[in-house]
Amino acid sequence: MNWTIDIPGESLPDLPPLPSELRAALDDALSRTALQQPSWPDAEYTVKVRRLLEAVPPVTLPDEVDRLQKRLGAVARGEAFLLQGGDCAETFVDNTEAHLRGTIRTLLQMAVVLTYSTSMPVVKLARIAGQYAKPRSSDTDALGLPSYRGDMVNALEPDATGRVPDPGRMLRAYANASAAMNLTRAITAVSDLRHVHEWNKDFVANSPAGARYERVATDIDRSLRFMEACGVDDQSLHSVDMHASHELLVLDYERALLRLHEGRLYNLSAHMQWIGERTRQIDGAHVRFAALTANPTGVKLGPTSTPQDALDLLEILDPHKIDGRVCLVSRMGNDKVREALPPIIEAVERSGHRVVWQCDPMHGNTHEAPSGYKTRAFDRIVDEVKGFFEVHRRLGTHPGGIHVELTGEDVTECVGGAQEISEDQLASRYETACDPRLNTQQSLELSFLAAEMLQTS
Ligand SMILES: O=C[C@H](O)[C@H](O)COP(=O)(O)O
Ligand SMILES: C=C(OP(=O)(O)O)C(=O)O
Repeated sequence: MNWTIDIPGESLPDLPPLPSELRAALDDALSRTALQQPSWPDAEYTVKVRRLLEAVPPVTLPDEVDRLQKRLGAVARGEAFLLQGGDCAETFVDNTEAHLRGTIRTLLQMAVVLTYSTSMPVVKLARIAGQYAKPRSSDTDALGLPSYRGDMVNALEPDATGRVPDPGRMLRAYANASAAMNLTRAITAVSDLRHVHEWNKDFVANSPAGARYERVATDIDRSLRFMEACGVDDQSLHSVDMHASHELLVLDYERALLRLHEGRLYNLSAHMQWIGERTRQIDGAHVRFAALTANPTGVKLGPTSTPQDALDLLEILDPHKIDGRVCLVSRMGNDKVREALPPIIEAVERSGHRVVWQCDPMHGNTHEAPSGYKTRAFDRIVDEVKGFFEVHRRLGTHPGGIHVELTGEDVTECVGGAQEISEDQLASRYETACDPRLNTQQSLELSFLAAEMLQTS
């Protein structure tokens, strides 16, 4: 499908210029090497798309970004826990009420379990409303076609024409992101803690491993009834805040959603942005771009990351040492996290930067099944989280949160878990546009297991 629409040059408004210092810094950031960018075929049209997006209402608001920043500060100080999750790659076709509700509901269910087990506020951050671009290991796929780079860039269908990057897709990505954010706000404004807990009770009743989690569920039940009996009827029991995040990747999209507010530059395509393992070069465009924004920023750290990498990144991204401004997201693999993470934590702690330490147990644990499907083993995912908690317990630091690729649908993409999904079953509901996600049951199981680990640590 061709997403190109006519954008007459004269319809584009003149926007207020950025203050000259900021303009120069942004120009400098954007002039640097940016890896993983689409080769848009039509530069002139790409500029028109950008200019159109520069004038649209933002997806998020500066006050919301600031609120999230404060909450992440609490996580960095060990006073809260961060739960981040959602699709590996959102798609236009799945931008439906049912799909979004599924993701939100799963995150809320996980959050209840984690709130109870940590006795801390859980900051809820979805990979939603903009996770439309993917970095790839190779420029071509198994068929020799240009790789799929997310719906913001090209088509998932293996077709040579559809795989040509289309800048018009950035407009559709914006429209979908805005609609998704709108629905997320509406759903979470009326999300009642008791309903969320009822869903968890259903999970415990129906999961093959339910008996194991019954105690935590019963304890939560008792706490809720106690609060009710005491007449606690706080607004926070009847609505929640869900923030939106995605990978800061396609710079033509991200720069078009920058907005100046009270002298600060905000990336209002999301509340929180993260820089991926493949684009976190210290002198690269992504790091320098993120440094100019007021948004909290995550950076993925793979198994070969060094303490010096982390320190260099923090010097650029967190020069004023703001609590929780940066989330360092380790994604090292269950077999490496116990050795590779401690020296990084020690160096960062010595530096005086207070970061959010987050574990992404997905990206270091991917393998290919004999059938050719990319998959991840539930046990390895759990083990990486366990290793992450162990390391922090040993060092006396706060394991700030987890970052998980998940869906609220009953897919078969990761193997194992209480449902014992086997490699032979992957084909039955393998629906991800890129990497394998935990399904609802596996996600809840992970939160109950993490709860157990946190209670014994
Ligand atoms: O989600 C992360 C990356 O985009 C993904 O792991 C890349 O997958 P690939 O190695 O198949 O390109
Ligand atoms: C691309 C991602 O991760 P990483 O950069 O860690 O590979 C991701 O989280 O979607």
